[in-house]
Amino acid sequence: MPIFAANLTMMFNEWSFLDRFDAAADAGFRAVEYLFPYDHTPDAVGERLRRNGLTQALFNMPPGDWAAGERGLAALPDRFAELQAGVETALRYAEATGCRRLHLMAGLADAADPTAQASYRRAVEHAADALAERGIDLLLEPINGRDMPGYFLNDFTATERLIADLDRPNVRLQFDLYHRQILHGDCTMALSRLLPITGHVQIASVPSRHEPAGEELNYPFLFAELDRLGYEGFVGCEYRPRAGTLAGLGWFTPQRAIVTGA
Ligand SMILES: O=C(O)C(=O)[C@@H](O)CO
Ligand SMILES: [Mg+2]
Repeated sequence: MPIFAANLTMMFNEWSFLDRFDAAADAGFRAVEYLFPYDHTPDAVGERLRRNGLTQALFNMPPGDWAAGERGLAALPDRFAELQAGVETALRYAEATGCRRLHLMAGLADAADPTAQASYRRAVEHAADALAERGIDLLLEPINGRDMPGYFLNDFTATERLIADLDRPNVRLQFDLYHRQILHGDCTMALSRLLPITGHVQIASVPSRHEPAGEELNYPFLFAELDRLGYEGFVGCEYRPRAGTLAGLGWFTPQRAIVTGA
C-alpha cells in the first residue's frame, strides 16, 4: 500500500488547524499535506509534526489573495516580485517542517496567451532553481476547470511536455487522480506512463470529491497499480469527507506499523 498523507485542509476540519495534526496521527496517518500553513508560524507547524511523528509530504507556495479568488501567481506577469517573495516564505516553512516537495500554483490566466505562458515558464524556472539549492522538488499540478474555472494549468499533456522541455530533475508532476479523471480519464495508463515524472499523487472520488471509495474510480485497483509500478512516494488524501472525517475512514488501513516497522 502507498503511504497516505491526510490533507489537513479538507480532512479533520472538526478540529482547529493545529489540532488536525494530532487527530490525523491518532487516526493512524504517518504523513500530512495541506494547502497553506501561512496563518501559523513555521515553528508551531514543525512542533506539531514532531510531536506526532508525522512527515510533511507537501504544501503549496503562497497563492496571492486566495480569499479574493486568486489561485496562484506564476502565470501573472505583473506579480513576479510577489512570487519571488512567496518562494522564500515557502522555503522557510519547508525548512521548519522538513518538507521535500512544494506545489507552485499557476493562477487564473488564458492557457493560450503567450504572455501568460512566458510568465509561467519564468516563474517555474525561478522556483525550480531556488528549490534545487535546498534539494526540494517543485510540483506542477493540472487542475480541472470545473473546480477552478480559468485555471492556467489545465492539461496533463501540456504539463508533461513542459516538464520534459524544462529538463530539470526537481520539476515533477503532481498527479491528482481526481483532476486526471475529470480532464482526460484513462487514469491507469496515464499513471503507468507518467509515474517516472510524478513526484506526488492525490486522490478523491469522482465526481463528488468525497472519500476514495465507490463512484467512477476503482481505488483498490489503482492502489494495487501504484504498488505494481513501484511508486514509493506519498498519496495525498485530498477529499472532503462525506459525513465526518473519522466516520469516513472505512477505506483506510491505519499505517503506523508500515512506516515504523513496528
Ligand atoms: O486543488 C487541488 O487539487 C490541489 O492539489 C491544491 O493544491 C490546489 O489548490
Ligand atoms: Mg490536488
